[in-house]
Amino acid sequence: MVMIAPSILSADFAALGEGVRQAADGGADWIHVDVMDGHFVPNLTIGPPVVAAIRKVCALPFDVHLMIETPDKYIEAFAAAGADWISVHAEACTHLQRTLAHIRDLGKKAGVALNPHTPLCVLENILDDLDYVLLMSVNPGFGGQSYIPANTPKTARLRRMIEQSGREILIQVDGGVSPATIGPVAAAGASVFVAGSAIYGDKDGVAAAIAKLRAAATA
Ligand SMILES: O=C(CO)[C@H](O)[C@H](O)COP(=O)(O)O
Ligand SMILES: [Fe+2]
Repeated sequence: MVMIAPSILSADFAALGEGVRQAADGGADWIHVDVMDGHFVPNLTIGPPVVAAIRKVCALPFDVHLMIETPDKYIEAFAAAGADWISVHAEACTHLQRTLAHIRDLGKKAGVALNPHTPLCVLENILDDLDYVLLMSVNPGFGGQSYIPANTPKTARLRRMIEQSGREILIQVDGGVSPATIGPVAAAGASVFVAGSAIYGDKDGVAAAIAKLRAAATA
């Protein structure tokens, strides 16, 4: 299974709704929304009112990646704004199990995002609380960075961990995903691929870029 989640971080912010529409019309499976607070990461992006506005553009699942220091304060607002999948960073959560349970209590799918340096062992005791794991393949904060190759064996180790547990947990990879990098990480066991610059920066357009990623992932 290959699912493509365009990151609207690389879309034209002056026409964000149009960027979402292009992704939906172009064959995207999810819409990935990067929320940054200027503390957890050195960048600022968007909040719940913007999610609520662009949510109206299409019916695809909205995947909200919270790169913020105090996610507990904002989870309800993002859920109310229309997020379907919500990921929080393990590095930002003191009571991670409680935070994930809160997301599920709101009827949403719960994910944990891990920075490139964060080991998989932080997931060991929370597998029951997870719908997906977001492996960052760049240091979060900006689009357009290069894929960190160590993420590929990390993905394979996570796949084994999930298989051994007998659970259904999706692996999402985010950062530097392009037709040149997606193949090995798909083979390693990821199934949801976030791509920003490779989709919105493709000279052939959003639909062609999504098709290229899908073809490269399954080649
Ligand atoms: O979470 C993110 C950055 O922190 C983005 O989702 C990610 O970087 C996508 O951009 P690109 O595909 O251009 O690397
Ligand atoms: Fe992201």
